Amino acid sequence: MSNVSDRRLEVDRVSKRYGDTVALDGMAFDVRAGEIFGFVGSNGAGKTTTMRIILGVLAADSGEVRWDGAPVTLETRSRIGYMPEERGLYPRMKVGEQLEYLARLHGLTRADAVSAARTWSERLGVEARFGDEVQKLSLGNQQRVQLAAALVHHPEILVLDEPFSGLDPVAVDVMSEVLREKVAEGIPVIFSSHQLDLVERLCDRVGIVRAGTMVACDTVEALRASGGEELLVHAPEAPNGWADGLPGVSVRGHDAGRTVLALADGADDQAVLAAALATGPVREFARRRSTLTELFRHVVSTDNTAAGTAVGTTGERVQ
Ligand SMILES: Nc1ncnc2c1ncn2[C@@H]1O[C@H](COP(=O)(O)OP(=O)(O)OP(=O)(O)O)[C@@H](O)[C@H]1O
Repeated sequence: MSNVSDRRLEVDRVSKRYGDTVALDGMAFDVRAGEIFGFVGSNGAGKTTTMRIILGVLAADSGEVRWDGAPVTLETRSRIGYMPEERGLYPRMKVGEQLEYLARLHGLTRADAVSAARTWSERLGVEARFGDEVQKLSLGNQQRVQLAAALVHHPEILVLDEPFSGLDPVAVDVMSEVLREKVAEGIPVIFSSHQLDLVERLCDRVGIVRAGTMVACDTVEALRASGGEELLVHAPEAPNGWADGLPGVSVRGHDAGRTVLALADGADDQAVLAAALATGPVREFARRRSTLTELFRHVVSTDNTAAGTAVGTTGERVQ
């Protein structure tokens, strides 16, 4: 076994078909101990399928998942904390009983299970509902319990399928804090999300999936840098086409005096400013990098014809 901080979860060229649908096509990435990895992609891109294969609830057609250099086994899987997209709580069981039961199922003693169930319900703000049936809780509170269920057996790895969907901002903060804490303990955390602002804020690295394949995978900063630099120019009197022909500059959009320009490496922004000033006053002139959302839209819409269904659109849930 390697040093704890060197451990990694590796998804190595995993492929999976459902009949004629290619769900995963050589999916490959790794998540390191002590890092939060954001898994993003359009609806149907293959995130849930990948997570199910990591968990072993679904078998890959080819490829391998490894933890700390060795293929993931049933025993390893029992040490993963998993939050499935379809959620998996027993609606009629009480919150506390459910958490204790799940902890016992993972091998905790009765006393440890009771204590862990209490600790995590308090930590996630559902201790007041400890004696209530899960089905009587609001969806957001059920989701808090679901995260508690993923954590209650002291997992070594966390795999969370859309843990933030439908949560109020306070719950988002609580959950983010818990994930940061787990990562600080040296646990690798992978979660999928369509909330890209959250992913941008929380993740050490991000993987963008399209049609069952990883198409971009890096730190948020590096991904944004790869989108190049843009210039936003607000020159209210500038006519359409004012920036055409400026060297190294291409126009990405022009609306009501606001123009977004892409700059090639080494392009002279002062020449752009001079051209803008020649049209009249300039109210705003700013260089900026693409946001993760802009980059995402660009990456997932580059090729819509690849395998899989429902890929190539940014999906309504992308914010
Ligand atoms: N049980 C199944 N039977 C047939 N096709 C399936 C099944 N599960 C998933 N698929 C297909 O596999 C592909 C990948 O789906 P998956 O659920 O992994 O995507 P996802 O990225 O999690 O999407 P979303 O963001 O909508 O949750 C899609 O084309 C989907 O229609």
